[in-house]
Amino acid sequence: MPNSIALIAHESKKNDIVTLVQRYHSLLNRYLIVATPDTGKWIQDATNLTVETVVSEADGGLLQIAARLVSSEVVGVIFLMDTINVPSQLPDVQALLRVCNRYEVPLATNIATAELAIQGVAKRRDAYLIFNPIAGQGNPDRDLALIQKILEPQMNLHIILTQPDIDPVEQAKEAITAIQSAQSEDSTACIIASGGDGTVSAIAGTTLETGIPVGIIPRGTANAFAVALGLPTDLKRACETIAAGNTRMVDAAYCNDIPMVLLAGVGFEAQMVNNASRELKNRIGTLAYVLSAAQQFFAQKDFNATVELDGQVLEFKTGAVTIANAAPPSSISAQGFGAVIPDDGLLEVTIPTSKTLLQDINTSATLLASALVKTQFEDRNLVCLRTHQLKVTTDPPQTLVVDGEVLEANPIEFICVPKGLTVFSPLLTT
Ligand SMILES: Nc1ncnc2c1ncn2[C@@H]1O[C@H](COP(=O)(O)OP(=O)(O)OP(=O)(O)O)[C@@H](O)[C@H]1O
Repeated sequence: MPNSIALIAHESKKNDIVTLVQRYHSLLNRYLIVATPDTGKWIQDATNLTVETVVSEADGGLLQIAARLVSSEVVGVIFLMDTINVPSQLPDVQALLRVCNRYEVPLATNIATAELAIQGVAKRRDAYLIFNPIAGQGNPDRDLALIQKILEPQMNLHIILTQPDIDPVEQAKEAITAIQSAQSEDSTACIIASGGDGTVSAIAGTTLETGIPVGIIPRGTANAFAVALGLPTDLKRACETIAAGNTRMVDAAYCNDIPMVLLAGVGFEAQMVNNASRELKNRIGTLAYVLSAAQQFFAQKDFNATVELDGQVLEFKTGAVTIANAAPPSSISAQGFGAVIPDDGLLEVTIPTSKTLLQDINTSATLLASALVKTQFEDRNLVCLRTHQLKVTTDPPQTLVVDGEVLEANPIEFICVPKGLTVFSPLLTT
């Protein structure tokens, strides 16, 4: 639903509203104009702006506008009032003014304040919120209402709902095109991703190397991206972080030309993600991944992995190769170094090479301990590497998971893009 601005003018103020609309035509063109019929006709006769009319003021048009305001469709009201000839105490007028005040929507009642209000709107950040209505276990309507309540006073929020049959990457690309084509007018525009890790990482990955800041409002099961970057996972705090406007640059990577913001797993991790069904995640949340990992621990078969990096060719027999750009502590298989640093320009590679079940259990315990105390523990059955770029070939070919998406590819090439992403983040304390 597009953001709307309501324009209303009493009879003696019609020329004024037309002059105003002509002066700020390019800005108002970004909004749906809602107007009472006469004002709407004057605007349409003088400009090519899209105007949606409500019923006349006498028939309750102001109340219709007030109702749109309550449902957050209207982001500003310009009501040029003739206070000499028209009584301003009419109940409809009072109702509209009251609703504007109640919902803190900018309201201008004369040309001077209208100019200020429009200039204020022009300075506000354009934000494209891509919102997955089915993500997580919360109430999406309540979540969206809270997001709007916190962000709309600060930004021009364009809400885009994800669809089951549309890739959020395509929705993010459209938002990027809109931002880039308006860049000269508004270089502060941003994209906000709200959903589970599937939605969030697809959208963040699409912003890679664009310089467009991305806000994360996590509403999924594990919320790995937010946890990995130390971003708030609480809805209100996540919104407040975006509203505060502080940004931070972090690394991302390409995996065979596909953007990767978190991590890729070959073998164990891929099967674990595959096993955690939507139904199980809905029923037990994060525990679905724990159960799935336990199941895969016994089912995983070793394979040959050839890793090429820095001019060396390394051969391993393993059940898992994990290549991480950023990872929360709960991604145990990425924790060879005890933590994955998201802004060091390097990818962390973890390869367990245990030969027996007992060694496997030991190595898993090492990884768990490393994750818990964020420190690397010695384990001769664990290979840990840091590199900017690598190529992995598996025999037999293994399933691959990149940021939660299960793929087939062999060989797989990874390259880190240092500071390729700009994310809204709380101020880091050192
Ligand atoms: N409007 C929609 N209706 C139904 N399904 C949708 C809609 N929008 C997106 N989806 C589906 O949502 C899934 C992506 O969900 P996302 O990763 O955001 O959340 P999640 O699965 O709840 O997260 P997590 O993996 O953390 O549990 C995709 O399968 C996509 O097809």
